Amino acid sequence: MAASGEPKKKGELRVFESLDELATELAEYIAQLSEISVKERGCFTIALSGGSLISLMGKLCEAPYNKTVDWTKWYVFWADERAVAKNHVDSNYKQTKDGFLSKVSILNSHVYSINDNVTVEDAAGEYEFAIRQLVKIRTIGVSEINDCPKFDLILLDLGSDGHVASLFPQHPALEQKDEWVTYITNSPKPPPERITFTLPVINSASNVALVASGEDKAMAVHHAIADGVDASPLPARMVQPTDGKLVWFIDRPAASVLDAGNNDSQNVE
Ligand SMILES: O=C1O[C@H](COP(=O)(O)O)[C@@H](O)[C@H](O)[C@H]1O
Repeated sequence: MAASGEPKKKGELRVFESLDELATELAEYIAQLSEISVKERGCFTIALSGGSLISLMGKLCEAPYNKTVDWTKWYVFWADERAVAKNHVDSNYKQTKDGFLSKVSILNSHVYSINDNVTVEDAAGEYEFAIRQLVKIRTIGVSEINDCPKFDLILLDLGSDGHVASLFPQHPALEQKDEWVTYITNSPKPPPERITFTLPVINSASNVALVASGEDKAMAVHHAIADGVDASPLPARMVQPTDGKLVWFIDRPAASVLDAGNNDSQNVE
């Protein structure tokens, strides 16, 4: 994360005229990272979020990716999850299973969902433990900077209040530096109990993609990216990969406030 006073790394900004175009490019981006990781490390570790993101991943289930992606090498995690049963409409797992996992041939044993039968505190602890085991055997890479897990890709969906994963503006979970996975019981967005990756884990990933679509995200996109914005506590603005690459996938309505401020909406690395 950039210390205060240091210039903020904005990442690469990709703005699309339609949701369809965004979804097509997102699928291509994920497929390419998967290919590179499988070639270099023999597997691909991806952490997903909830929200509109999953429906945008639909293109990955279609040709050519359904045939060309080596799904057997995928290991799937969640950057956040709501503490509800796996068949509950609010479950990020359910959304992913219905919209993505049920349509591709990822091995069940490579899908790391969160335990919905224990308290949210225990679920967070168990999830961190599972990740630690996979880091030990290097299925998940490790950051040389802070020993955090180094996921090949963390996909985040921007909330209209600027939250990412279940890290909400001004919430103490944003300050959590010692744990990889934490829990909250007072989410401002229902349901209240959730578990979430902490910022050190998000910022240790090799690649982070932040996806924002729709006009209701326009102000949050502006506050997360634009220069001269006094919005340092905005979670999305705190996504600053230490050693990895950040790419924004934004549709035109979500970029509308940025556009109005004359930000270069192509690439603002
Ligand atoms: O609660 C959550 O919301 C967001 C974004 O949701 P959207 O419906 O506004 O697209 C998502 O980032 C997060 O993973 C999730 O748990």
